[in-house]
This record gives sequence, C-alpha cells and structure tokens, in this order.
Amino acid sequence: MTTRLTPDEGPMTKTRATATLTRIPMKTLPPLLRKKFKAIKDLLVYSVPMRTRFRRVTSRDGILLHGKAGWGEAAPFWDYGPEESARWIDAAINEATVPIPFTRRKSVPVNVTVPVLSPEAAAARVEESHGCATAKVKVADPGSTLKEDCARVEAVADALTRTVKRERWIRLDANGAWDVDQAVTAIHELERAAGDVPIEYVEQPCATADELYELHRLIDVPIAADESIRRAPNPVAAARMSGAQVAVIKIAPLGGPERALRIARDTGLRVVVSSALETSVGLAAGVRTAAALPGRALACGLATASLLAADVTAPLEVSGGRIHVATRSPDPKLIDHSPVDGDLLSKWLARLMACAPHILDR
Ligand SMILES: O=C(O)CCC(=O)c1ccccc1C(=O)O
Ligand SMILES: [Mg+2]
Repeated sequence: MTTRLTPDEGPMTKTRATATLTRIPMKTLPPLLRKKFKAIKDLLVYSVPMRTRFRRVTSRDGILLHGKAGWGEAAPFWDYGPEESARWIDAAINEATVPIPFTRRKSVPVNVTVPVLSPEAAAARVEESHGCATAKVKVADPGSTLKEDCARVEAVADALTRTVKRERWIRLDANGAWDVDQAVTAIHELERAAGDVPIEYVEQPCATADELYELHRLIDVPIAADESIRRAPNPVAAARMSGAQVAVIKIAPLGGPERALRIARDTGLRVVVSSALETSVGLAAGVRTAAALPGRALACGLATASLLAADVTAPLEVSGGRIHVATRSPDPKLIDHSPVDGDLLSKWLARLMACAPHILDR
C-alpha cells in the first residue's frame, strides 16, 4: 500500500495513516450525472487525513475522475456551494479529458507552505522541505495573534538562512483577514520579524479588490491576489482591479488547466500556480500546468503533499526545492481496499447531484 509514515509518526509508533478510496460504478449514477460525465470512464471518492490542520480542516476528501487524458481531481471544501463546487468538477473533467498542451520545463520551483504552527514546528517544516528557498507563511489566522505570527516568521527566516545558501524569500498569506490599516501595521512588523529575508509578496492581505487597491499605494511589499481571483465571476477583471502584481492561480477553482492558463495569460501579472490541498493526482496536474507557463517561473505553491498524512498514489516529492513534471494515477491496490465511510460517500453522491446542473456540458 502506498501509505507513508510521517516523520513524527516514525516506525516506533505503529500508526499508519491510510487513504480510503471507493469506486462509484458509472452505471449507478443518475442520468443527468452520466450525461455530464460522459467522457469519464471511472469515478472514485477518496478521503485522506491531514498531518497538520490547515484552513480549519483536518482531513481532505474529493473525487478522482479517469478519462482519455488520465486522472483529474476535484476536492472543493465543504463550505463551497454547488455552483462554486461545479467549477472544481469542471477542472477534474478537463484534467481527465484534455492533455495539458506543452511543457516548457522539466521541473518547477516550489515554496514550502507553513501553516499556523509553533515557531519550532514552523522551522522544522522549512528544514524538512528538501531545499525550498521560498517559504509561504500563513498569518492573521483567527487562532493566532500578530505577535505569534511575527515569532513564526522570525523562526522561518532563521531556518531559511541556516538551510538555504542561495537567495531566499518569505511570502505571507493573510487569507483576506486584515482591513487596510491592520494590513499596513502587520506587514511592517512582519517585515521586521523576517530580518534579512525579504518579503516577496503578501497574499490576499485584505478581502476585497478595493481594499487591495488602496493598500497597494501604502506599502512597498508587492501584493498577490488569491481569493479575489479564484472566487470572482470574472477572475481577470478582478486581478486587474486589485492593483496586485502577482496572480495566484489555483487550477481547481478556476475550472481546470486550460481555463487557468488562459486567465494567467490575460491577467498580464506574474503568476504563482498553487494547490488547493489536493492529493498528488491533482498536484501533478498543477505541476504540468505550471510547466506550461511562459516566462520565468515563480515558486509554485504545490508542495502540499507533505501536509497530508497519506496519499492515493506515490506522493509528489520535492528535491532541490523543485518538483518534477509528472502524472499520477490512484494506486489500484487502494481502490475498495479500505473503503470510504458510508456517510461521506452519501454526502458526495448528494453533492454531485446538486452540482450536476452547474457542470459544463462538453
Ligand atoms: O500556496 C501554497 O503554498 C499552498 C496552498 C494554499 O496555501 C492553500 C491551499 C488551500 C486553500 C487555500 C490556500 C491559500 O493559498 O490560501
Ligand atoms: Mg492564499
């Protein structure tokens, strides 16, 4: 089985996190879903525990779709309604049916993602990141104060300085939590906490495009737009209006690699392809998308397999701060071996039905 021992679980404790994976036979689907999934040959529901709580979730679940171009993944968070979740399913269909056209590079640089952790644990994540020169640190979480954020950033900066000999960077991600005044204060303090390590950008410091625009005239640190792009009806207009210099491109909420690449191009901004905490099946599609982007690649937020305690396939690994372009299929030995909890399976069937009217016809 391709379960993985996590460093803190070691061989001493016998706890092995496992991915559960269940096939839903296509012929058992209601007619509308069968129509929307007509290019899909295989449908799986998975669930995997996380190693670290992230975005208030402790386990991830989603669907895996198989089509003529391979496997795709959709794992919309449960606070997303049917219409928004349908974009993620469009993305999985796109990944499964349309090959990502062209690879401009064999590997892409990635950042290590640092959740809300103690300074010691945050430093350890950087040290165990396999050479990432860029660390993205979550800040402004409801469960942490600015003082704690500063301590985490300082610990991350020290860890980068100890472990990386080339240029190093810190990115901050506030997930829209600050108002403009709070952002100005917090960013100054966090910059000070990072010491010699420059802040490359701050991701979604405020929630709205208007606030981002106001803020970008008050600070020198570049701004990256994430939620304002991925949750907007018109992502390109939203990116342009925000005054951001960097566009965070998440292929799942944007409807898949094809649409994400078009949005990336049309924003005219520098692009960071980032994950939505998928398994390595979805992450591999993200890496292929990032490898298709023109221009010098910024470090991608795709090194999140290590936030999961198990995976549905061989995890995408980081080496020298980069991930190689790859494809991934769910491990056939896992399918129906330890099945997904019945309640979760029913929840997914109901969700797919609710999403069905919003899934694009193709
Ligand atoms: O960008 C990364 O480093 C990892 C991905 C990430 O942070 C993320 C993952 C899931 C949901 C939201 C976010 C986010 O960027 O806010
Ligand atoms: Mg973000």
